[in-house]
Amino acid sequence: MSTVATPRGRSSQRRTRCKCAGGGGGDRAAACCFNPLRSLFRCPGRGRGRRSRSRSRHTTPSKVRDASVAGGVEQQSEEPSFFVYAMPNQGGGDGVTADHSKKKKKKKHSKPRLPSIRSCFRGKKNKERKANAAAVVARRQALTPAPSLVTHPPHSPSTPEKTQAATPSATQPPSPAVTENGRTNSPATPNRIIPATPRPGKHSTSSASAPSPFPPQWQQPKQVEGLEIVEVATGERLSAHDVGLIEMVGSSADVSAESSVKSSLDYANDPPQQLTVSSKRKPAVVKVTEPTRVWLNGNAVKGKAGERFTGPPVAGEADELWAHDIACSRVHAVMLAETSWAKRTPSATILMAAATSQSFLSPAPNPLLRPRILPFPAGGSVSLRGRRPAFPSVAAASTSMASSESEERKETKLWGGRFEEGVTDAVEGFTESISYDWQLYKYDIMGSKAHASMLAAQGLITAGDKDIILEGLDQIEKLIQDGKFEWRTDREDVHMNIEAALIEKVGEPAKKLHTARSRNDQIVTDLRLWCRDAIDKILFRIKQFQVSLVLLASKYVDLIVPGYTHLQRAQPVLLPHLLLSYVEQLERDAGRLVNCRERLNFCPLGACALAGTGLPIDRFKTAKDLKFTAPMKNSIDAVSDRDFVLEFLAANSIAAVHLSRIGEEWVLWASEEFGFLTPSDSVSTGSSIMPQKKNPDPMELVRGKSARVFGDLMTVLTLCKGLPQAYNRDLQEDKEPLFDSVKAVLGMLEVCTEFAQNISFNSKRIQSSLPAGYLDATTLADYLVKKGVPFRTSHEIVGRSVALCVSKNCQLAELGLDDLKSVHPVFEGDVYEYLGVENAVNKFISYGSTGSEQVKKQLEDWRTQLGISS
Ligand SMILES: N/C(=N\CCC[C@H](N)C(=O)O)N[C@@H](CC(=O)O)C(=O)O
Repeated sequence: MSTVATPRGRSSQRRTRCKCAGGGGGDRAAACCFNPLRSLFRCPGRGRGRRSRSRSRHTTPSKVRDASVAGGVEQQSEEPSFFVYAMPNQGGGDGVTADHSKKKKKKKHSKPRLPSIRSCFRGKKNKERKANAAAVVARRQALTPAPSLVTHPPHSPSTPEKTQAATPSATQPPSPAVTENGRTNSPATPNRIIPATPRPGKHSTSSASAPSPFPPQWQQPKQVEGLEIVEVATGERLSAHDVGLIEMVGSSADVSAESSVKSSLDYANDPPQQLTVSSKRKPAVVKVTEPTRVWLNGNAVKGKAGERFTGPPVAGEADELWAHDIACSRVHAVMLAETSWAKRTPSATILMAAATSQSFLSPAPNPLLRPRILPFPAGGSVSLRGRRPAFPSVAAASTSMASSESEERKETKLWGGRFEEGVTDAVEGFTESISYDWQLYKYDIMGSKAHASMLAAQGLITAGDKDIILEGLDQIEKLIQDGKFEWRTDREDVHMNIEAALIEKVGEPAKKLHTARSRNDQIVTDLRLWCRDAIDKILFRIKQFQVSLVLLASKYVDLIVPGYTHLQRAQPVLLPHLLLSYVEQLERDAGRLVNCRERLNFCPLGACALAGTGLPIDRFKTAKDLKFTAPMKNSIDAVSDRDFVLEFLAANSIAAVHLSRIGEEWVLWASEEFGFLTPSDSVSTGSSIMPQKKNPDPMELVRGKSARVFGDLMTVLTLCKGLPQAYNRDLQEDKEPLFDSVKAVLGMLEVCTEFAQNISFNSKRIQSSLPAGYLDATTLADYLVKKGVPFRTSHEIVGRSVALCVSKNCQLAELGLDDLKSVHPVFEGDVYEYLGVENAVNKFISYGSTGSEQVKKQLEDWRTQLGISS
């Protein structure tokens, strides 16, 4: 059965008024005036009469009303501007749309619809004439997979014969819907995070059981597979070409049109709650029967004059680039198919037709593009930051708990005694952290074990209870590692998930674990332990990169390269000297991390909420068991501060600066212009269009990822700056940037290492480039200084010598002694021992310089320090 839809979109999109004559004067005109597609499509406020007459073969507005009624929809008094249909993106469903397009094309468009779009633009100049020239039909690709959809609207103007009865069982949204905070709340979420469960109390928000307190237009719509917007007056749907044109126009010519398409996407991804769908694959349309309200530019536009609604913005999957990418490909394919060349060339036509075929238009969803499930990171590695949380996928197929099951379960929170009702789904989704802090599980369990042992040692729990707790925690850890643990968002975070699971598993003894402990000291203990390990991992990767650099340096001991300042040729340097300069920088990066690790390695556990406890705990024991240096001295400080996170992120940021600079240098050197290094294919990528290209993407991304590392630091700095002392929930936000930064830096180091292992320096090219730039000029100045000439004077003399070379188009070493003497008589025959890059390099003798002896020594030192055997 059909029900009323509540379209929604984004707020605060750009919206301008239609300049149609009807502008706000009548109901239809009002709808038009807030229709951002107005520049493309007929303004109902103006062209209605004519259109209705001229297209009377299509469903009339009254028929559409009938259709809605037939679908069980309570009718609004106003005619709809558009209908929105959802379409499947799999299999047969597409056939409907493809057929439809074909049919339409046959019937009405011997030529593609470009002329009608052109007429839309002409319509800007001549609205009266063009007001009834275009229909609004927007269709978007399915954004998430679903086994099947859907139904066709009863009395659909285009394909009424395909109408299907609604199947209530199929009314579930096909895929995870994303809420405003970016968390998925769909029951279909295919992972082990169990979504919000209905709770007792008046805020229970199960859509099935309790009506939303919001008026329909503000309710969170669910997700559908795709959509069509059908102009009611004509019943016309959009062909692929229409969509393309809308998008092209929207992106290049008409911002409002673009955003309207985006609004449509929002709608597609956050469809009305009461969509009617059937389990049949064909025909593939979901009817949305909110006839007078259309979400445009993030605003619900009511058909009724001037009545508008602005709902909260929605983060839908349509915001994800892959959906837009598919749409753009579709536009492009259609454009290709319609070129006159394609039409004249049978093979091209076939190719293009294939490109625009339904499988292309509605590709099977690629599971890799579904970011909600990420592989469970083995060994406690970190996951993506994000609005899209990294959920453990953990054997979802075998053990996943159906969300419907979980919805039936009602659990009192661990703090349930004080509360009469549960939080709303929105609050639960907004406040949970389990979607990312599950990564702390190993440390949380470690802390709990140390705590339980301490409680037992202090006689606060029995040895038997301790053993049961430890055994239970071991089992839970195993479950997590095996991907069999059920993470629940209604248990908020890693602490409560594990504690609640432990209580479920071992009963009463587990209820004693939280004695003399709070989540405030627990989380910061977990975090310090996590940081400690993360630092160790980064230190290891730094060392790997250093080793690679030293090995590279050892391979090119004698290779002289131009040294640059201001990116202008300056002086010759030995390549190993340059490579070892990176090694030195990395060593300081490591040093900062080591210092940070030392400073953070103090134990907050036992600080409890903020004030400590009146129970006789032994914080020294816990600290020792967890391999902390000592317990933190001040319990308020222990739970308050995240300076260790900041320090870590700052150290990461500085390391990222260094890595980014290496990235930049190697990207430059790999360019045709420099041609100094060649990355192997294994660390290069190609171009989708330019067959000859080989891009050093990994190093570009090393440079690029530094940006997010800096951003992570900035996030936590900003997070912490305004907090009053002791724990504040804001601090929960420290984790994602922390995880993100560590992940990025680890990745950067890994890729740099691999790049270093897979590049070769082009000695010939480098050597042939050396004569340019008078790299030996400064050495010549040193020669004159050795001859007793004051440096300023020698600088002047060499400057004139270079000018002479420029006039003669030669190198300094190519000047005859007479030439040099003509500049200054101080030059003698020994001057040639200083000229030329080899001579110049050999003259460097200062400590740490690029002189061969110095570099050899540096290299040896590093090999020893890094344990590289000869
Ligand atoms: N809610 C709370 N701490 C939550 C800490 C864990 C949180 N997921 C985080 O990551 O910071 N503090 C309570 C005490 C508690 O829940 O243990 C309070 O101070 O009132």
